[in-house]
This record gives sequence, structure tokens and C-alpha cells, in this order.
Amino acid sequence: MTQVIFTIFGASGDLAKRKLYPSLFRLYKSGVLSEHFAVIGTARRPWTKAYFEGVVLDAISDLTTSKTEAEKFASHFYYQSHDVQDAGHYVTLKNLQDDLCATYETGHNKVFFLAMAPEFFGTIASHLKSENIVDGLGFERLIIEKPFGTSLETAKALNQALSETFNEDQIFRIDHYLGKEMIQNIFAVRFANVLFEHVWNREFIDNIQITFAESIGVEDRGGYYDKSGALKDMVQNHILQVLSILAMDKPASFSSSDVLPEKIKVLENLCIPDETTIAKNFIRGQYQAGRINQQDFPAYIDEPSVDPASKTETFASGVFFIETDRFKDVPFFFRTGKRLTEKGTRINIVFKNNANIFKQDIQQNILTIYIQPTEGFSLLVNGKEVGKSFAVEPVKLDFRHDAAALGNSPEAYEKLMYDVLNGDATNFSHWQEVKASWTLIDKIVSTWQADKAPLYPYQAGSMGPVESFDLLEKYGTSWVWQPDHWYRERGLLQ
Ligand SMILES: NC(=O)C1=CN([C@@H]2O[C@H](COP(=O)(O)OP(=O)(O)OC[C@H]3O[C@@H](n4cnc5c(N)ncnc54)[C@H](OP(=O)(O)O)[C@@H]3O)[C@@H](O)[C@H]2O)C=CC1
Ligand SMILES: O=C1O[C@H](COP(=O)(O)O)[C@@H](O)[C@H](O)[C@H]1O
Repeated sequence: MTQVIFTIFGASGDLAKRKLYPSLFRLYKSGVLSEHFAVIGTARRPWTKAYFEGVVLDAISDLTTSKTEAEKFASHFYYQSHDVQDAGHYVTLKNLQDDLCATYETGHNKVFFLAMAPEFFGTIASHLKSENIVDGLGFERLIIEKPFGTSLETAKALNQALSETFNEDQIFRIDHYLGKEMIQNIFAVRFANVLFEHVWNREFIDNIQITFAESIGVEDRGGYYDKSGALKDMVQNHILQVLSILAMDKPASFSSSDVLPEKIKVLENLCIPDETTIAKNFIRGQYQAGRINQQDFPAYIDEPSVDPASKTETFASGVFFIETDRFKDVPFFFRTGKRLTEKGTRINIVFKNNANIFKQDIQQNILTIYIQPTEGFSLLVNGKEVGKSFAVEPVKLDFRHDAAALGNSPEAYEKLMYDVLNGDATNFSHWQEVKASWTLIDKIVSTWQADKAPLYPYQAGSMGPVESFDLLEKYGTSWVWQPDHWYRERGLLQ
């Protein structure tokens, strides 16, 4: 049972309502939070405590049938109307914290969650220090959300501002993909199976393919997305984080002090291509009108809050190389985009073929990790076809979590909040990782911005521009995962 006061900046916002309150409630239900905790929500809206409790009750309504339980939980929530730029409000905030610390015996432990635009992070951190809200009396941890900067330069400035108040080991940079069950499972697959551990290198792996496909468009986030694009929205953070777990060397132990340096090593050893290579190896696309599941969708430029002349990419694909002994020259292909055929997040590890003694081609072994919507893994192995003659055929060993197990599995934010309470930074992005990833992403952005690579159109409902398929062909391979219609069009699926 943890003693703590949470202060949530941006308590009236979307993230707080959709993710944070439900996650805190799940931690409460599981007993991680019990009597000795309080939550202070702040935002400019002039809400009362009663109104705030109503917002929280609404946010958790799907998670319990017990009114008493929900109300008891919500009674721990307090609200302070507060403009983060106004220094005077931090004095009131400190008084409220001190009162709640005494009432709930929270032992001076504090978690600050900045669920608002990053432009405010520096101001908040500096006031937390100047008003002695961060006072060193208990544990004090800061949780921040992406985007962590919009370039290396802005990320550095942001980090500098935060580090005036918090040390690196107090800053928890959320990447919600690191809270996903099957992303965390990569550690188990790689390091708990002798079968894979010793072949997880350039001698045995031909290439790795990371697909983060979404069928949704930009929804109501056109304003944010149009300034960001797929590369900054998904690749700089989620895809490079996942790549670092796939490519890292074995850590001495499964703890943040051993895992993070290994992940950092991967990201710091990413090859930074020159402009010509970027133009060849990194594809950007933008969706045009199209159909998904019998429904018509408009082109990206016709979405609300998007500039009708926008050149923002809604699809990014490319190939990374890492200069480590383990993976030198092994291509790590990736693709991610909006309004693709279907939602599908998966990783394919394609192994090399061994010397073939048979009079037929042999299928490469492929390990597929299904992140979402289904969770599990499959392994493509070769076996003998049943019959008198000798023919080799691929067989798929398939494991998916069952629905009951999934129903009980904690959500990404719940797991990550739990880690923060335990001071465990394994599943968070370290500053060195953020810095290394921006170094590479900046280079791609500047090449694209100099119009050195075309912005390819693709139809909503497809798997992105054909150039993304051509890229793999240039490397003598192809995307392992194709949507069902791809197989159907080739007569491979009824
Ligand atoms: N929503 C999501 O799923 C995700 C969000 N994020 C990131 O999380 C952060 C929050 O996102 P989201 O919740 O969607 O944003 P919202 O716009 O929904 O919420 C912003 C919050 O900030 C408050 N706020 C704005 N200005 C001030 C101010 N000057 N002083 C005090 N409070 C202020 C708003 O309240 P009020 O107007 O009452 O002041 C509101 O509570 C962003 O950085 C976003 O990029 C990241 C990943 C996913
Ligand atoms: O961070 C983001 O992630 C979501 C996709 O997350 P998922 O958990 O649904 O796979 C993406 O839609 C959004 O644009 C991006 O900001």
C-alpha cells in the first residue's frame, strides 16, 4: 500500500479523464492505493471539489458496479483552479498539499503528472521548486507525456528546464507503448528462451519488420497532428523505443540500471544516413480519400483543423541500421500510418535460411509478435508434409492470449503508474534515448523539409504508398504481414 499525493496538472483534460483516473482507480481496486493517498487536480476551469468528484466518477463508471467503492475513491480527489503561469497559485497548492499530507498521512511522497501541453512544463517545474513544493522530504517523481520536444534543440531546452528541479532518476517520460503487455513480453521472449537468445543476432536474423498500422484518421487532433506528422508522432518515440528493446544486448539483470544503458547503446549506435540515403530509404505518404470496411473517408487535407495545402505525412516507412556487433548490416524496416487497411501492431523477426539440402525452396523461419489488437506470438517453422513423398511445408505455431486473461490484464497507464510508485524506470524513456532518437529524426525531417523526398499519396484503406513495398524489394525481401485483401487479390485466400 503506497502513501502518496498525486498532483495532476491538466486535470480537466482528455488524457486525465480517459487514462489517468481509470488507472488510479484500478490501482485503488487492486489495493496499491488504499487509505493514504490523495489526488489534487488543477486546471483553469473554476470547478469545485464536488464537481471534480463527479468528473472522476464519470471517468470510472465502466470499471465498477459498486457506488460506495466509487464514491470512496472519488472522495480522495481535491481540485484547485489554477493557471500554471500564476505564481500565487503555487502557494495555495503547497498549503493544500501540506493539509492533505497531514489528513491522509501520505508521508511527504509526491507524484506530479503534467497532463498538459509541454510548453508549460518548464514553468511548472520551476514554480514547484521556488515554492518549496518539491522539498526533498519524501520521494518526488515527475511524470510527463509525449511529445518530449519537437526537435533535438527543443527537447534539450525542455530537459534543461526540468533538470533545474528534478534529477534524471525523478523524471518518468511516459511512452505508453512501453506499458503494453506484448512490448514488455519482448524481454521474456528474448531473454527467457534459450531457443531465441542465441540466434538473436546478425548471424541468424535476416531482417526485422515493425508495423504500427492504424485505420483511424487524425480524428479531432488535426491541429496537433498537422504540426507533427507520423515521423514525430510515432517513430521518434514508440517505434525507436521498440527497436531498442528488439536490438539491445542482454542486460546483466532485469532492472532499469541494467536495461536502460543497453537500450541507450542501441539508439546511440543508430546509423545517421546522409541526405541521398534518406531520400532513398525513408518514405513519406499522405492519405487520400478511400474506403475502409465499406465506409468512405475523406482525404487528410479535408480533415478538420488540417491545412488544405498540408504537406504533413500521415505515413512513414523506412529502414534503420545499427552499428553494433550484434546487428551490424541487419535491416530494421518500419512502417506506420493513419487510415491504413486495419489496426495492426506487430513485429516480424525474419530468420536467415540455413544451407538447403532439399530440392525445393524453404520458407524462412519467422517469429511474429502480435502487439494489438490480438496479443501473442507465432512461429513459422518447416515440417514434412503428410504423405509418401517428401515435401517440406511451413507450419505456424500460434499462441494468443485468451480473452479472459486479457480482460484482467492492467492497462498500459496503470502499469506505468504502478512502476512510478515503485520508482522503477525500466519502462520509461531515458533522456539519453530521447536525445539519440531526435538526432536521427531531425536529420530525416530536414531532408524531407528540403523537399529532397516526395510526399507519396496513398488511398485510405491501403497499406500505404507502393514505394514502401518497393523499399523492401530493394533489399531482397518483402513485408511479411499483408492485410487479408492482399492475399485475396492474389488468390491466396478465399
Ligand atoms: N489525450 C491523449 O490521449 C494524449 C495526450 N498526450 C499529451 O498529454 C498532454 C495533455 O493532453 P490532453 O489531455 O489531450 O489535452 P487537453 O487539451 O484535453 O487538456 C489540457 C489541459 O491543460 C489545462 N490547461 C491549459 N492551459 C492551462 C493553464 N494555463 N493553466 C492551467 N491549466 C491549463 C486544461 O484545462 P483548462 O482549460 O481548464 O485550464 C486541460 O485540463 C499533451 O501534451 C498531449 O500531447 C499524449 C498522448 C496521448
Ligand atoms: O501516441 C500515439 O499513439 C496512438 C496509437 O496508440 P495505440 O495505443 O492506439 O496503438 C496514435 O493514434 C496517436 O496518433 C499517437 O499520438
